[in-house]
Amino acid sequence: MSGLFITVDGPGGTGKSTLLPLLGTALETAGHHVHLTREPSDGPLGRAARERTSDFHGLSLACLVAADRFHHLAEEIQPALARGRLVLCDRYVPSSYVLQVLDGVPLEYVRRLNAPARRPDLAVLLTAAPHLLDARLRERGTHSRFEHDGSSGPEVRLYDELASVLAEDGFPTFKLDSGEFSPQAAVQAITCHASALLSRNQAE
Ligand SMILES: Nc1ncnc2c1ncn2[C@@H]1O[C@H](COP(=O)(O)OP(=O)(O)OP(=O)(O)O)[C@@H](O)[C@H]1O
Ligand SMILES: Cc1cn([C@H]2C[C@H](O)[C@@H](COP(=O)(O)O)O2)c(=O)[nH]c1=O
Repeated sequence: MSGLFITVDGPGGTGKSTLLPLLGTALETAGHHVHLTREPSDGPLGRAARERTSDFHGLSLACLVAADRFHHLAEEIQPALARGRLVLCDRYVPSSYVLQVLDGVPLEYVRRLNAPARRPDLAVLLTAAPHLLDARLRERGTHSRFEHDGSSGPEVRLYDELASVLAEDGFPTFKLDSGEFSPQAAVQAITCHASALLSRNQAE
């Protein structure tokens, strides 16, 4: 028995933390046993990465986030998938392809570091216009130094440029503009896509 692994990435303020619980509930209603999680994880390495992003930079943050990812996969994600759970993860490898590159680490290094990480069955990529994200982050408050300069433009651009790299690296992606959907409509669109994917997987 193997579950389904769905990840959600996108620039700060695109609505990942807003959507994940709603998506989890919608998928539970559709009959899946959902396991919600996030990266950095809530384990010791993940807490260090999340709480001390100001202290760790460049290669050290890239390696800390990757170490947390491999531990998270081994201890939480793979066991849940083996129990047939649908694992929904807030941020995964695509976030490293963007944030670590913004932090000065070459993309090729980040790709090689993350090459052994299990590929998701579906990588949802949220986007939105930079001016909208900047306004959302001003209103909500920033979570990390990556959001402090008040300009989401470079992060949005890097995600946009990732499409071919993610395809080459084996990430089946589904892109959604959260500026054009309410959280409820976004959840509906992602649920529809995930259900179609699941039916295809079961038919194979
Ligand atoms: N689809 C949407 N439409 C309108 N507003 C939204 C939408 N999704 C999220 N928001 C609002 O945008 C703000 C940022 O959302 P949220 O914190 O979920 O983003 P995030 O992607 O998790 O950010 P971060 O990466 O910084 O943690 C929140 O105030 C939320 O209410
Ligand atoms: C998965 C991942 C995370 N990070 C860093 C970036 C932020 O400082 C936090 C995540 O906080 P948020 O509330 O989800 O925005 O972790 C990173 O640098 N690289 C990654 O791959």
